[in-house]
Amino acid sequence: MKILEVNLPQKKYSILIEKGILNNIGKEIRKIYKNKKIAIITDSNVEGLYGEKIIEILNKYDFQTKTIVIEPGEKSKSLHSAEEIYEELLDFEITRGDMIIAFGGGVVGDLAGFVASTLLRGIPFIQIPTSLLAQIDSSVGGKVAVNLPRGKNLVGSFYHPEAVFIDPDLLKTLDKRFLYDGMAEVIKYGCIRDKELFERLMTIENEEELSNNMEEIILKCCTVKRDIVQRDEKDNGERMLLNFGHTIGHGVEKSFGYKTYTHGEGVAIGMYNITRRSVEMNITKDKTSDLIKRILIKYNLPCEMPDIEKEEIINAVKLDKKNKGDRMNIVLLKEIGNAFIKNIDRKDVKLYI
Ligand SMILES: NC(=O)c1ccc[n+]([C@@H]2O[C@H](COP(=O)([O-])OP(=O)(O)OC[C@H]3O[C@@H](n4cnc5c(N)ncnc54)[C@H](O)[C@@H]3O)[C@@H](O)[C@H]2O)c1
Ligand SMILES: O=C(O)C(=O)C[C@@H](O)[C@H](O)[C@H](O)COP(=O)(O)O
Ligand SMILES: [Zn+2]
Repeated sequence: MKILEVNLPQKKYSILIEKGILNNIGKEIRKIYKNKKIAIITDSNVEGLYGEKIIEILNKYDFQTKTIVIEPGEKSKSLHSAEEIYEELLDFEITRGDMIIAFGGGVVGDLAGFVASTLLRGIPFIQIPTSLLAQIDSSVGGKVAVNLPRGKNLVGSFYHPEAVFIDPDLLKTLDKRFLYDGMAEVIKYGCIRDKELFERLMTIENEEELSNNMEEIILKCCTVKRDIVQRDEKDNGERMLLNFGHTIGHGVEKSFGYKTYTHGEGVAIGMYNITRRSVEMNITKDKTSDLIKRILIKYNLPCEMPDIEKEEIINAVKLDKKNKGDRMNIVLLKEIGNAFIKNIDRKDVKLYI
C-alpha cells in the first residue's frame, strides 16, 4: 500500500492507494471513525456495480448504513440534487458526529463533499473515488462544489475529507471514454509540472501497458497535487496551475450543456488551444502545442475548438475563479513541464482563445 500524508494548517489526512483496498474498507474506516452511522452517496452506475459489496463490507464492522443514489452525470452536480440529498440525510437523522462517504467519480465527490461541507455546517466525509479522474485529481485537495445554470463550480468551498481510499481495481469497469477523460488531467500534470511523466505517457504502447502502470501514475499525480495544495491550499497562487486548460475547458463543457464534452475533454481542448495561441505569441517554446496535440490524439482526446462562437467562451471566462477585479490570471506553459501564471487585463483574454 502507498500512503500519502496531506498536512495542512487546519487538517491532516491520508491518501491510501492499493489494489483491492475496497475489500478492506470496513477495517480501514474503523481506524479513523468510531461511531455507527455512515451515509454513502453514489451514482446509479457505481451503486449497480459495487453498491451491495460496500454495504456488506461495512456491515461486518458494525456500521449503520444508508445509500443515497444520484443520476450519473454532470447535470446532477446542482443545488437541486444537493437539496434532495440534504433531505435524505436528515431523514437518516445524521449528525456532525456521523460520516458521509463519497463513492463515485468526480461528480459524486464534488457534490457529496459540498453537501458534507454545508449540511449542519459540516459533517465529516471520506472520499472513495471510482473513476480515474477522481482517483488522480478531484478526490484530493478539498475543492467541493456544485454548478449553477450559468457556469461550473460556482457554489462551493474548500472542505477536506477525513481520508481518501483509492482502489485502482475499480477502474476495470470504467467505460473507455471515461478512462481517457481522466487521462486528460493526467496529461495536465505532465504539462504543468512533470516532463518525465509527459514523456513516459508518450511511450506507453497500449491499454494493457497503461493499466500495468496505473498505480504508479495515480501515485505520481496525487503527489504533485498534494504538494501544490500543501503550499497553496486556498488557490491564491501556485494552485492555479492545476487549472491549466480549464478556463476554455469549462466554457466548452457549459456551452454544450454538459452533454457533448466530458470535463477531461473540455480540459484537453483548453490545454491545446491556449498553448497554440501562446506559441504563436512567442510566450511558449516552439512545437509545444504540437506535442500536446500528439499526446491528446494518442489518448483519444479532442483538441480542436468545436464550432462555437468565441463570444461564448469569453462569456464563460467572466465566471472564472482566477478573475480578480478587472484583471485575471491565466495559466500558460513555458514548455512541457513548466507552467506559470500570467496576470492579464481581463479584456485581453480574447487574445489567448
Ligand atoms: N474537485 C476537484 O478538484 C475536481 C478536479 C477535477 C474534476 N472535478 C470535477 O469532476 C467531475 C468529473 O468527474 P468524472 O470524470 O469522474 O465524472 P463522473 O463522476 O460523471 O464519472 C464518469 C462516469 O463514470 C461512471 N463511473 C465512475 N466510476 C466507475 C467505475 N468504477 N466503473 C464504472 N463506471 C464508473 C460514472 O457513473 C459516470 O457515468 C466534473 O464535475 C469536474 O468538474 C473536480
Ligand atoms: O484542484 C484544483 O485546484 C483544480 O483546479 C483541479 C481541477 O482539475 C478541477 O477541475 C477543479 O474543480 C477546477 O476548479 P475551479 O476552481 O476552476 O472551479
Ligand atoms: Zn479539472
